[in-house]
Amino acid sequence: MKILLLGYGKMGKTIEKIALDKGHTIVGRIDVQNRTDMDKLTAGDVDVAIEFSSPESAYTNIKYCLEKGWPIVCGTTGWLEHRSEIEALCQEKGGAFFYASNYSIGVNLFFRLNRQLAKLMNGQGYTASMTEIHHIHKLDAPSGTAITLAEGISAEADAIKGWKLAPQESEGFVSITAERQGEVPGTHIIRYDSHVDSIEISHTAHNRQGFASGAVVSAEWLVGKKGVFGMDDLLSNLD
Ligand SMILES: NC(=O)C1=CN([C@@H]2O[C@H](COP(=O)(O)OP(=O)(O)OC[C@H]3O[C@@H](n4cnc5c(N)ncnc54)[C@H](OP(=O)(O)O)[C@@H]3O)[C@@H](O)[C@H]2O)C=CC1
Ligand SMILES: O=C(O)C1=N[C@H](C(=O)O)C[C@H](O)C1
Repeated sequence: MKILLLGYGKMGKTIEKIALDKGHTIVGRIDVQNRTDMDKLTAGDVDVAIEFSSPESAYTNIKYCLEKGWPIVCGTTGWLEHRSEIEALCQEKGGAFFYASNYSIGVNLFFRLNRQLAKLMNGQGYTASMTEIHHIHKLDAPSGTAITLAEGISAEADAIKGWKLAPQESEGFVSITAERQGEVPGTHIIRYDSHVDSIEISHTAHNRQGFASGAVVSAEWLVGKKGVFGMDDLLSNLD
């Protein structure tokens, strides 16, 4: 598979290594300095683009790929106010777009555990809160994964309307505390508190391999398809 890497930072480099080990070819490594290199590539030069850049650049990058006719797997977080526009463009162009706030299989199992726990806790008198911990370079807060987890809780809990970033007032919402520490790859902790006890579940990434390998598998899966997809489509055999 001919892969274009859009964003060649911590994730782009980890993805490159996994993709090369699997026998794929990297046809471009795009960062801020060499964006115009993409203009030289034609539809046939790229089988799939994998986009892990920054919240400010993701929208333009995805649009660029859809207009070129390149299937695109995006992992960048913090740009989702444009999501419906991108999905409409993908349908209009007959393209292929895959998005996940987290590509790790472990986190996607954790998403399911989170929803099951939220269903069990519904109406039991507990307050739900979350802490996400990431490296100090992270640009967005809360993390995309924390937002997906909070959306999972709201979908199952009658009294929860969404999320608020701490220390905002959070009555009726999941309060998310975003901590930035050293080089932490990504930790998410969900907690339910009552006046008698607490229940906690957590996911801790030890490195970026799980995110990167999930992105490469998603790219392999996307090639040849048309439409808007996410991890539930890829992992539907887990149901
Ligand atoms: N969905 C998931 O599973 C995961 C998502 N992420 C998300 O992926 C994104 C990237 O993370 P990470 O690799 O750690 O970040 P880095 O900061 O290490 O890398 C970002 C890269 O994007 C490049 N970039 C910035 N702007 C542009 C642009 N306009 N066009 C092309 N490239 C650009 C940067 O270039 P330069 O170096 O020149 O500034 C850099 O190479 C973040 O949003 C993060 O939250 C991270 C891990 C997992
Ligand atoms: O920026 C990161 O590093 C990560 N970002 C994603 C997010 O915002 O959820 C996924 C992972 O937690 C690492």
